[in-house]
Amino acid sequence: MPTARDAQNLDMADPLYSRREKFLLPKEIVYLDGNSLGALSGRVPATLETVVRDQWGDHLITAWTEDDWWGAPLRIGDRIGRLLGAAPGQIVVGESTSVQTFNALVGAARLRPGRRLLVTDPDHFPTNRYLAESVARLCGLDVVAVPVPDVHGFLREQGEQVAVVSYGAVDFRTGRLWDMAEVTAAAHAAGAVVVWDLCHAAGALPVALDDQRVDIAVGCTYKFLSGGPGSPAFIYVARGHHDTFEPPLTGWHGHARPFHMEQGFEPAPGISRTRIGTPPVLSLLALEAALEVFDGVEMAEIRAKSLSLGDFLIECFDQHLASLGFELVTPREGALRGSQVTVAHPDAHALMRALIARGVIGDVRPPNMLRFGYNALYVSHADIHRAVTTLRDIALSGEHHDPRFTTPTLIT
Ligand SMILES: Cc1ncc(COP(=O)(O)O)c(C=O)c1O
Ligand SMILES: Nc1ccccc1C(=O)C[C@H](N)C(=O)O
Repeated sequence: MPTARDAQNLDMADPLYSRREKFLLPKEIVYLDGNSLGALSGRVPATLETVVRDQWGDHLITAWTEDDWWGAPLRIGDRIGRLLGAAPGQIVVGESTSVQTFNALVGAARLRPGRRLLVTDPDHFPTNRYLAESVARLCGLDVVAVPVPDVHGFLREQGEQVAVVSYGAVDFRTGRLWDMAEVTAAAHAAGAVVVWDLCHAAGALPVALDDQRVDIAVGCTYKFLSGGPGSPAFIYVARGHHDTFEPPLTGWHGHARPFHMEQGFEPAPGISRTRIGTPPVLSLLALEAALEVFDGVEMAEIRAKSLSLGDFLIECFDQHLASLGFELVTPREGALRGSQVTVAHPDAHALMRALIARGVIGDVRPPNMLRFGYNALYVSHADIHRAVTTLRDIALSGEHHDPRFTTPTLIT
């Protein structure tokens, strides 16, 4: 029976417990939406102040060299690479995940001319599905929607037609973690190129891009990496593809000699060819400051804590929510979970709004799912206990039926 006392004991034994102090979280809030927008790291406000006043304000245009703004996309890419099992020189940060996804999918398709299928997940995040359709039209491919569990069979039967295999490492709705190594190996056995979306994996769990021989990956930095609203996304292209990867968005920052201002596009050597245009420097440097919370921590430690939080959440669910019409959506087995637990309830939307009014922040996704994402760097077992018992109290009292919570909103 998980009690507040159990939560406290688990927190006392948690080696990452004090990392929470590195974040500027309101004391009274339980924050379980770091899988959508990560919390504010304490280093960010002062860094932004310096970047704005000293670098932009005083150094003006010379900051591109004096403060190495120019080098930031690769420098920060390397820093993220450490968390993703990528050796330096294979990641660029800039643009949105949607833009990076477009560049990745077209670039991947161009690596396999003559093949006509783009295989993706019918449950992939909407932007990934919409972009897959558009890329397919542009490149003369057909999109085939294949759920991850069926992809091996599909590739065995029709693999020789497949150019690109594109999946998310963690399902944004259910929190289900897929086996990246297995899917990547199956794609390679069929001769296809794999593109992973790491939005819900980067900073949440260990990823082994180089070891698993992933071809291309993209991901956002505003979730578990806590880079801030709209912080730029990253693209990874494995070194072995650098000479042949042809990005469709041939912006001047990706040119071999950007300041020569030449007529034709000649891609820069290495990962720099995936640079596009001027990145959002303030966001980029805020992200760099935010990443300091990962210094001195291994992703394995973060994973161990995240698994403990997930296990504890599921124990609390069994005790407090299972009998109240809630259903557990996320797999019970830790190895099959990202850093999120999703539960379903017909009144999901109103329940979440009532929960937020009580200081516990999660979110909802259609049709009926309440999502609880837990960043191991700042969420405690006590937070999990408070979230579940508060949700139980709301469901029992029926306070979520109040019109304040039942009227539709744009977004939770
Ligand atoms: C899997 C996945 N891909 C892409 C995105 C978003 O892309 P963008 O940052 O371009 O809005 C999200 C979340 O917003 C996501 O969960
Ligand atoms: N970028 C956002 C802007 C506004 C509100 C939510 C988002 C999210 O990131 C949603 C997230 N990708 C999800 O897994 O649903």
